[in-house]
Amino acid sequence: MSILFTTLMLLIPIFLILIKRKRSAKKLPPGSLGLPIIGQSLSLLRAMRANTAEKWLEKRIKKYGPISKLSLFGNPTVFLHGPAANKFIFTSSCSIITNQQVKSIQMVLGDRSLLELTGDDHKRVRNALMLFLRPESLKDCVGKLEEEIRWHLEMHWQGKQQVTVLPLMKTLTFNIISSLLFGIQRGSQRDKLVGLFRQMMGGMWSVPLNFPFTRYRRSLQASKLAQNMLRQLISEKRVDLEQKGASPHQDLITCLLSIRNDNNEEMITEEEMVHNVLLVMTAGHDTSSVLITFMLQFLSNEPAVYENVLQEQENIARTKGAGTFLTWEDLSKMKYTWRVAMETLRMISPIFGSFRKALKDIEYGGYLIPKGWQIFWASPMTHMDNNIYPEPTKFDPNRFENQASVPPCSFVGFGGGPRMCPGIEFARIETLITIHYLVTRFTWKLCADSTFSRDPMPVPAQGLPLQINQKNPL
Ligand code: HEM
Repeated sequence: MSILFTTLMLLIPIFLILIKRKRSAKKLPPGSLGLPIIGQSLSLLRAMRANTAEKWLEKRIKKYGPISKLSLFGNPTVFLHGPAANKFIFTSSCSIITNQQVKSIQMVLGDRSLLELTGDDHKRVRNALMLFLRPESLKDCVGKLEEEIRWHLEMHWQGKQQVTVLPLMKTLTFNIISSLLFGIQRGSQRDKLVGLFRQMMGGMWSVPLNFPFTRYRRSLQASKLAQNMLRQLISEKRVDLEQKGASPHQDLITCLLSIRNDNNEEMITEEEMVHNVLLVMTAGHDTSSVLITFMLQFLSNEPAVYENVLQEQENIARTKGAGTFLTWEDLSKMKYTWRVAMETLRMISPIFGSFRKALKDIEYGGYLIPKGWQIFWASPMTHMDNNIYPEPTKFDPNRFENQASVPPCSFVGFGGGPRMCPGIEFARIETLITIHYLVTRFTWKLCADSTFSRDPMPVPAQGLPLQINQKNPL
């Protein structure tokens, strides 16, 4: 026994040396990790604010090629570029690559949101959300969504000479999500939740210093209060469902509460409901508001594109009687307008990129991505690739006329694979209806230049102020 033990003790170091040798035989990607902790984070954030992040990445790719190492937000990172790399990141098994969230964001959004879940748990919660976010379910929401948009225009656009688009679109998309997904109608409860959300999101991306009076501390406090409100709302909806015969399809929360296992127990825990409501609010309202805002900017700068959109929307408006709502069929006719949205997302993606984490040593493209390192993908580099999109700086919605001609993993505005955005259809509906009303009811002129910065979402100069005029009804 003791001989066996001694032999084992002698062999272990030899094994460790062999494993280390094997690992170092694979090269780390080129590039530098920069200064400890800081790495290249400040330089990238600065470039994002100055809207030169694409150039920043381009310089890297020219210097090191499509695979390089750097250090971002305190973690050693491998940056991968190109459709093949996107496919590798989006479709690799979750036992090799997992989602990687910054800890400070996890503290705000909770540890049971989709961003934190992996494997079967991710599939279970995502499938539950998709039950409500799939087109078949959303079809019934078109009228309710349109009502929110009409009310918003009456309150904030009609009778005005100038508006600032980005903050207004944030209010609109927040109200749409509150009403459609969470059944929170206009009133003091919604206003309170809006306030908490603004506070929560205002500090979510700030320096994570959890001290009194910091933005991050206020964000955490707001998240806690919002979570309490949501728990109360979930209890009320549970009673509505169990005792008052509410429909499971009423909103996302009733839908989640209605999913039961064989023992008639809820399949989504209350923690998962609360954390995913926070995530959907955050992921859903900022992104869509940015898309609609930049669509208006492109429509101002591209008169031919504007004419095509106007014609498509007026043709639909002419078939409607005064006061009648748009239908699902009307939305399916807005093909050109959706191409404009896709081209807007290609040129100014709300999500610049995101992170994953290597769960094992991975060999990719001849290099080693060590276990525990971050993997970073960025959409603008793919979207501005001359080989995929000729004349990439030209705004041309017709690129998306034949979707099948876009090579796989070359349009990544909504990500890809099992973590692809589950809110695409929701975003499509709210964008199309909002643009329908804006182009058929108003004309506008830009009051600022067309520059933007990233924070980390794109923000147009001065929030995109427009001088507006109301049109006569068709
Ligand atoms: C123009 C609008 C939108 C854009 C551009 C967008 C973009 C994205 C992207 C790129 C991802 C993947 C991130 C990654 O792979 O790391 C994502 C994920 C996600 N999006 Fe969206 N999104 C939009 C609207 C929405 C809406 C309206 C909702 C909700 C109703 C939503 C909910 C989510 C959720 C929950 C995830 C996480 C999915 C998962 O991890 O499985 N998004 N989105």
